[in-house]
Amino acid sequence: MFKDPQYYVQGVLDRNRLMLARTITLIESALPAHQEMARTIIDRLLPHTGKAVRLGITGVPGAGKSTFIESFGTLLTEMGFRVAVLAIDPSSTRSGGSILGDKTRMEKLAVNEMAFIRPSPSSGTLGGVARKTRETMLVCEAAGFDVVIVETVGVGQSETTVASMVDFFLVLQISGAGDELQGIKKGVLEVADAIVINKADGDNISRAQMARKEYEIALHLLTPATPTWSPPVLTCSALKMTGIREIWEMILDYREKMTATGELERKRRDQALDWMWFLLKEGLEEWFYRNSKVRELLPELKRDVENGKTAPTVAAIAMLSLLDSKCAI
Ligand SMILES: Nc1nc2c(ncn2[C@@H]2O[C@H](COP(=O)(O)OP(=O)(O)OP(=O)(O)O)[C@@H](O)[C@H]2O)c(=O)[nH]1
Repeated sequence: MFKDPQYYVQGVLDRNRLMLARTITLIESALPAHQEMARTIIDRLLPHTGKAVRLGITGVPGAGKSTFIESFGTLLTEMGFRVAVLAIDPSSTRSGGSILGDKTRMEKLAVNEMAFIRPSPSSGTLGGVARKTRETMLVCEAAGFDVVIVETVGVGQSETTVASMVDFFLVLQISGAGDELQGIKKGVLEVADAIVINKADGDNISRAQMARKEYEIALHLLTPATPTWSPPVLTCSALKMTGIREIWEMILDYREKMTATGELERKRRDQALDWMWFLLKEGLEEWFYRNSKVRELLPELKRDVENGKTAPTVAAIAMLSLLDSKCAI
């Protein structure tokens, strides 16, 4: 590690890929010294962030996320945009989060000068992985990437986590036999800014059109998050590269409308504030559990509450009051 954080800051601003990768490694590191360094770097980079289109993508396994991001990302680079692809996958089932695993998933994009692919940090809770991805997103923006794609496989709460850090959240689906809506979680529909039915090619075209109608009806039943935007349903073929440009145009349309009403800026401001509160709560919790007196008394109080000897309110207050003590930590 270099001692001077400015070395990383300048490297990122100079769009030096090696320095970008090293900065992300600091962000992902569990060492307190690295984390402190990463915080300083991010703080200095902050004025250079915010210009990218932040795009979240989710989809069930088999929906064709890699193929889609490969096609979509390649199209964007052909249009002259620089594209960063980050992943949130707390389960890290995919090749242990190794770079090689992700590079082979998107072969063309991986060797594209205009693109940068970074797999999910290989371990940690969803909150921890999300923090690292969010900070990595800011660093990528400072490094001049025009579009940052955050991808998730959609385990647990990861879709809502990704939706809370991007401007636009795209849900990739495929048409199956019968009830199209079976595979989709209701919470995902609620945070979707658009649904895209992939694999609309060959024999599958009419099925994809039928799926599209079903999703349109389902979305129609939900109240949109804003009157400015009703989430549309599109079809595409990531493999045949059809319908991909229309998806980019839709995202631009969204940006234009949401910028005009000031909602995009507000959304980002709210996301930043929510993020601060999240970090604060996480920090407080960590601080609480690190407290030696808490650690000592917690098992006993837990037992007492379980056995009905102490009221939950009394136990909670007793533990919180331990934090007041000067020799608490
Ligand atoms: N016919 C057709 N097949 C596709 C299309 N997109 C992806 N596929 C195929 O679907 C399979 C799964 O695609 P992947 O891109 O690996 O997608 P995924 O299952 O979401 O996988 P991950 O991105 O690794 O999570 C592969 O065999 C692809 O070739 C498409 O538009 N049309």
